[in-house]
Amino acid sequence: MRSWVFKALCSVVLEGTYSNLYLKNHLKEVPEKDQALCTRIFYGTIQNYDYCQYIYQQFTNRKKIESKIDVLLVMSVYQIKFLDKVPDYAICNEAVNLAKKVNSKSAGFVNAILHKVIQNEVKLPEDEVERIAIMNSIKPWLIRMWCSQYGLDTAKKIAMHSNTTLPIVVRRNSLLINEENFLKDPYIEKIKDSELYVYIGEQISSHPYYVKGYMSAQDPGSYQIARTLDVKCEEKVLDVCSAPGTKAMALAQFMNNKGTIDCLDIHEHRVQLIKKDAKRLHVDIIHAYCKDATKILDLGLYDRVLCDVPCSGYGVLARKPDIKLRMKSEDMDSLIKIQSEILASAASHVKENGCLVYSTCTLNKKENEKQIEYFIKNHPGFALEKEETLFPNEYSGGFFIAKLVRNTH
Ligand SMILES: C[S@@+](CC[C@H](N)C(=O)[O-])C[C@H]1O[C@@H](n2cnc3c(N)ncnc32)[C@H](O)[C@@H]1O
Repeated sequence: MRSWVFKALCSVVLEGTYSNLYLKNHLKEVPEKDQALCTRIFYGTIQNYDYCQYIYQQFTNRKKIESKIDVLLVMSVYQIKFLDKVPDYAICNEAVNLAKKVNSKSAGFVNAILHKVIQNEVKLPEDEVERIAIMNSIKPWLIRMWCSQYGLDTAKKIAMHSNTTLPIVVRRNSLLINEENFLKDPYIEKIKDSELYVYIGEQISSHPYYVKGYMSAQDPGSYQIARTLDVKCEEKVLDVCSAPGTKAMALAQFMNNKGTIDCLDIHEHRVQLIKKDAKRLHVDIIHAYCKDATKILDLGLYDRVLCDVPCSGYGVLARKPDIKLRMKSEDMDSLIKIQSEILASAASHVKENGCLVYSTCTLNKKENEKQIEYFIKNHPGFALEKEETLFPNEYSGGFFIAKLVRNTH
């Protein structure tokens, strides 16, 4: 079982495979009784990578550690520090056996380091920012950015949230099932004061409700973005960065499957995801096309346009822990130009009195408030109706929504 997790982590950490895709394609190789523990070690290690690496590095002066041995040590430290049920000596023995397969010379090193990890306390950095960063496995430059934009307390809360395990929140397909029947399933629980539910079963994609198109996973923040568009039946809607189509499918439900939703995405394989999901949910009003949203010239005007741009994703680290592994300070603002081009292009397709929603799943004012400030300065025909940063909570990641209305053409 641990050799499966080790291989899975090497694939994600060293080869850049997406963790959710790896799990979807390979978890079935593990006996069903071990799947929950494997998933926990797999995601837990990714979420806490920097912290576990920092711990074992306190006990070695070696500058260069073979990359697979690093993954093995991090995965073992995670289990020692975060799992109660597995005895430390068993974790150590398994790690030594796996190390022998990588490189027989490293087995003694792995054994010695893990014993020191078991026997010694962790020394955390004195500096508060460095400490928050290490404890939550987030790069210090991101904590510093959050501190300067949102203040220390909020930065700390966002960082801590990134290490939580969020429930699988689902949207009911109101086109196919009413609430009374939906709630008959023992794995579905209603979230109080919300239109959404929590799914408490195993792999959602194999649940009959999912297969029949009765439910889809959707973060409450993402759902709120779709709600903000305030679509009506028979309207014409454009979603310029649409794949995999989560928000577009919610819009189709709100429109009672009446009207038109044109969905664009730059990647053909992702356009196929939109088409496939529309079919699963029995939605007919979605038309998906492969198009670059910065160059949409041949489309007419729409009642409502959604511009859910590609972003740094710093709001959704709990659901997408891979971002933590790969984030680089030089990438932080790399999408700002394309976001602003997509927004300008999307805006030209909003009819008079029509509505434009700009959204991200990140917490970075340069991709959020600053983009809207810049847009309004250059597009006096649009007025800002509302703007909101959704900070992460027990059900949701962090998102940003701005709703604009076109006054003149
Ligand atoms: C945040 S995701 C969209 C999520 C989607 N709205 C949903 O709710 O499922 C951003 C999407 O923008 C797409 N994208 C990136 N650059 C684009 C461009 N120039 N034109 C159109 N789509 C683009 C990406 O392929 C990605 O699918």
